[in-house]
Amino acid sequence: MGKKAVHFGAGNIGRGFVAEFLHNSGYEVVFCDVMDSLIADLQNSKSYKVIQVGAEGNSESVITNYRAINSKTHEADVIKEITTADVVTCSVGPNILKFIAPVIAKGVDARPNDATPIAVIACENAIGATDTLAEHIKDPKHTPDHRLEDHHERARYANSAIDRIVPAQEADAGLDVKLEKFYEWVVDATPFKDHDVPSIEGIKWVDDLIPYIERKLFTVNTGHAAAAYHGYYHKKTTVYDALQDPAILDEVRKALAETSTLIVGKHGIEEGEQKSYVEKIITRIGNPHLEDAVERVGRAPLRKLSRKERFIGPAAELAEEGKEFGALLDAAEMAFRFQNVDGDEESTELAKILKENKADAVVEKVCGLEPSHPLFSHVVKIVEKVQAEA
Ligand SMILES: NC(=O)c1ccc[n+]([C@@H]2O[C@H](COP(=O)([O-])OP(=O)(O)OC[C@H]3O[C@@H](n4cnc5c(N)ncnc54)[C@H](O)[C@@H]3O)[C@@H](O)[C@H]2O)c1
Ligand SMILES: O=P(O)(O)OC[C@@H](O)[C@@H](O)[C@H](O)[C@H](O)CO
Repeated sequence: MGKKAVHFGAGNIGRGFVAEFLHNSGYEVVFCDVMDSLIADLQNSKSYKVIQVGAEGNSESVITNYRAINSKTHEADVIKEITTADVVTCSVGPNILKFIAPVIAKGVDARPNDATPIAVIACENAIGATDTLAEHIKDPKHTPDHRLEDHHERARYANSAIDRIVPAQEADAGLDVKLEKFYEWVVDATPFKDHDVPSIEGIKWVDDLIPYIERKLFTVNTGHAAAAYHGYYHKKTTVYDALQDPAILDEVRKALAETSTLIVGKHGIEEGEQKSYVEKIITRIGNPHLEDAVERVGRAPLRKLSRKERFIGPAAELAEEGKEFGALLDAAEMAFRFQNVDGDEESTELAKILKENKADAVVEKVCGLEPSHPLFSHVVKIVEKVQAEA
C-alpha cells in the first residue's frame, strides 16, 4: 500500500507547502478542513498548481493524488483515514489545535499497536505546537487514562519549525497557491529514535529544535510583524510597501538587532551567520512579487502580543538580562494599535480589552507578564499611550 498523510488545514501553507512536500515524497494527501467550498473544490479537482515567485522568474509544480474531507461534518471518515495513515500534519493556526485534537485522538486510539506509530507534526508558527496538540490529544476528555500507557506505540509527536512566506491568494486563484521560492522545514528527530523518521523529502531532521524555532520566530516573524504593524499604522498596503519607507525599515532593523543579541547569546549562533540570516530575511519579507498584505501578517494581534511570541518573548528575556528591547516595544505598541481590522476577530477583541481594562490589567491579560517582571512597567507605559490616544 502507498504512503498516506492526513493534513488538517487546506489553506495557504497547507496546500502550498506541506502538501507539496508530502506529494513529492510519494504520499497520498487527505486534506481535512471545515470550509465547505474549499472541500468541494478539492473534491471536484484532480490537481492544482503551486507557483514559486521570485526575482529570477516563476516556476510551477502540479499537485495531484489528494482527497478531501470536511472534518466537522464527516468525523467518522477522518478517524478511519487516521487509522491507516503514516503521518498527520496540520497548519490550522495555533489557536485551532484544541479543535482538531479530539478527532486525531480517536483516530490514533483506533490504530493497531503493531503498526508503525503514526508521526504527528504540527506546522504552525509557535514554539512547541506539536506538544500543545499532543497535550490536547492526551487530555482525558479525548483519550481515556487507561489508553495512555501504550499510546506511544500508536503515535509519535514531533515539534517543527516551518518557514515559507505564503501570502493570501487572489480571489480568482482557485486552489492554486503562489508563494516564495525559499523554504525551510525543520523537525525534531528525537521522537523517532527507535524508528525511522518519516521519509519526507526536504525536511531537515535535528536533535535540538529550539535554536531553529526561536531563530525563525524571533527573526522572520518578529521582522515580518514589525514591518506589518508599523506599516498598517502608516497606511501601507503590503509588507513590501512598508519596507520602502526608510523609517519603518529602520524600526525593523533595530528590532532584529535586539533579537539577534538574544539569539546569538543564547544559542551560540555565530554573529556573522546571524547577520547574514537577518539580511536574507529582510530581502525575503520585502519580496515585491508576493503582495503580502499587512493585514495578513498582522492578523491575530492577541496571539502575537502573548508571552512566548515574537515581541514580548524576546523582549522579556532581554529585559531579564538588562539588555536593550526598545524597538521590540515600539513594534508591540504598533501591534496594540492594530484594532478593529476587517475580518480579524482578535483585533476587535483587543480594542474591547483596551477599552474595558486599566493598562496594568491589559499587560497581565494580553502579554501574560507578572507585575514583578522587569519588562512589565515598560509595556504598561506603551499601553497607557495607546489608550490615551484612543
Ligand atoms: N502563510 C504563511 O506564510 C505561513 C508560513 C509558515 C507557517 N504558517 C502557519 O501555518 C498556519 C496556517 O496558516 P495559513 O497562512 O495557511 O492560514 P490559512 O488561513 O490560509 O489556513 C488555515 C486553514 O485551516 C482551516 N481550519 C480552520 N479551523 C479548522 C478546523 N477546526 N479543522 C480543520 N481545518 C481548519 C481553515 O479553514 C483554513 O483553510 C498558521 O499557524 C501559520 O502561522 C503560515
Ligand atoms: O502566520 P502568523 O500569523 O503567525 O504570522 C504571519 C506571517 O509572519 C507568517 O505567516 C509568515 O509568512 C511565515 O511564518 C513565513 O514562514
